Amino acid sequence: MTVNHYSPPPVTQEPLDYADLPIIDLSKSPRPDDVREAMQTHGFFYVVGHGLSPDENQRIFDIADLPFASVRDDEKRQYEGTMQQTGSYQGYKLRKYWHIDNGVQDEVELYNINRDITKRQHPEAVRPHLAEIEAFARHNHFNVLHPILRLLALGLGLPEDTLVNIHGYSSVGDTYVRFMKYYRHSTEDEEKTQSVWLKGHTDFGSITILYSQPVSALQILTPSGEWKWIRHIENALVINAGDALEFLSGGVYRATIHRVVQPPKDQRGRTRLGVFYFCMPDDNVKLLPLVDAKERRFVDADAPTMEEWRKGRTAAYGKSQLKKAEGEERIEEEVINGVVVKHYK
Ligand SMILES: O=C(O)CCC(=O)C(=O)O
Ligand SMILES: [Fe+2]
Repeated sequence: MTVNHYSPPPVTQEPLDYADLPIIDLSKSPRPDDVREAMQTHGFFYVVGHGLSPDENQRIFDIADLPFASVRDDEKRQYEGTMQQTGSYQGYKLRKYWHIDNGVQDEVELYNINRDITKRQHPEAVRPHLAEIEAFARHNHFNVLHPILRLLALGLGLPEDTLVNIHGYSSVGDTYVRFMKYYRHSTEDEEKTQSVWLKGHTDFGSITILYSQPVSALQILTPSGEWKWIRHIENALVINAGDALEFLSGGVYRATIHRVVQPPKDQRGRTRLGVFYFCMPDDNVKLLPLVDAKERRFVDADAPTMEEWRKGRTAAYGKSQLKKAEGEERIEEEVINGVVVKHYK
């Protein structure tokens, strides 16, 4: 089936301060120690050798643009998610839903699709492509997520399938495909937010698989407290740990703080299209440390299940009243299920 081709702008020529991240080649039997080291030192790494061809990669970006470019606003509203009421992240999140800073709302649209594509109805333009989207989810689950989880479990000294066993494809849980499109902000809003489009945050789940794309905007907070840009690598994946993996690994693997800012000058004014697979343990998993905890964010008796954590985080994200952290100029906080969650300016 033909789909309009989505053409992103070329990569930026500006000399950005890039993070120097390791590259893990899944086709070359990576060593668990290297993956642990990558996760511990940087919290982010690239994956290549994942088995999706450059053509298949381009095809999924073309499909990813459909929910935004080929669906009218009134139809989008029919398929809007109910994040605040139900804590569920399926369907659209339309623009100006999250508060960023100083009264400025976001300019990003999301369309989230559970890996079980039959869970919800989808807009007309997406329907002919559901089988391909499901195949894409399966590819991510079995050829990317599971191999990485095996390496991460071995890296903790646990049996290889410990994490795989709590990330079932058919279990009850919320692992999903996300398509995401950013639009430009007005000059006035850029000033009010100091050009931050999405504040520094951690993801809720275990790992996030992000398909590298050419518009620079993603930054990670390094251990020394500096923001560094993520460099685009054609057909690579950018992997990071989220809260659930931090909890399960007793803080060995850290949920890394990242944010999205206005792209560099030569890419400004262009839209930015993203493709992701957001992974989380099965809903019923208690997020207790599987190894001796380095650091604890809660006592065992208070550990949330994945379902409780994702619902609490999803309902609050971009909607809750954040409080300035004491003595920390650029950190704001909220409490979710009794656990302090930080957001960074
Ligand atoms: O758009 C990006 O590059 C990152 C988005 C992100 O951090 C998120 O959706 O959680
Ligand atoms: Fe994120």
